[in-house]
Amino acid sequence: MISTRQGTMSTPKIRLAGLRKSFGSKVVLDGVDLEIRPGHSMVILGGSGSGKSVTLKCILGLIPPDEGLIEIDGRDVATLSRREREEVNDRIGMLFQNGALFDSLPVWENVCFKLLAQGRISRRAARDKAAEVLAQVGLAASVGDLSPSELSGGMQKRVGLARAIAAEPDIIFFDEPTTGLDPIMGAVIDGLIVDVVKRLGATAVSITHDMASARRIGDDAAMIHKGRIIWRGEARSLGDTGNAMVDQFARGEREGPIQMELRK
Ligand SMILES: Nc1ncnc2c1ncn2[C@@H]1O[C@H](COP(=O)(O)OP(=O)(O)OP(=O)(O)O)[C@@H](O)[C@H]1O
Repeated sequence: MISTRQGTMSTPKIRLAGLRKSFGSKVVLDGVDLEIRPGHSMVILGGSGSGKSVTLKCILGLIPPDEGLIEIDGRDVATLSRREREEVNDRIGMLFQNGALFDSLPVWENVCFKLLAQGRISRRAARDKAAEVLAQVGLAASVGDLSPSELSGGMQKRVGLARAIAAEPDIIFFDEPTTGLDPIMGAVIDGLIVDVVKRLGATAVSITHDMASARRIGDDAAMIHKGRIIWRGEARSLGDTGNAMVDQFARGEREGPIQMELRK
């Protein structure tokens, strides 16, 4: 588990209050309240279509919520200028579900993409930086010269992870980090996630359907259901929380309070 660095009394790294979002007549977020503690790792669970990705996109500023408050480091993001918002996003790293690597660029350019695009690093320095970050995720510097299409799924995840941490963010989002990997590679990636998050002292927010992964990478967990957070607790308790909905979900049981309608 990722160790805690700060007490519970500190300002939440991320705070969501009364977040609402509808698409047409479809209510997706129906008053999401959630606090994510600095230096902690939060795992968000929920069925398909329950609003997990929409929640992340709202935090990233990619989708404007209809109502509600989003605070990062105690600042209401709605009050930030465009430049201030960009500065906040520069402090956020993201590991995308599908890797989202650019096949037209070698691995090293993918890893340092943001730093290069923002002119924060020369191409020569980026090669060295990529080698350094690739080593942190267990890849040889020579991988930097390959195309992403030449890599296995596990290696692509590692490269995606390297890219997420290259700018040393203080918040990292992980979108289904183990999806598509075999269980052993999934455990390896989880181990790397725990290591890099701890090393950076970052706050992590992960979406996953993989309960073993959730227990490994999470300090805290929250479950979203019908657009609201219905439970919050320790990730290690998943499957044995005493909340019938969470336990049904965590154990993958067909029968239980979560109705089949959600899986249509
Ligand atoms: N831009 C959009 N326009 C219209 N509907 C959207 C948009 N983005 C998301 N939705 C809808 O919002 C709902 C929640 O989507 P979201 O992607 O957050 O689900 P999720 O919990 O991440 O699901 P999964 O686990 O399957 O990825 C879905 O019904 C989806 O179709």
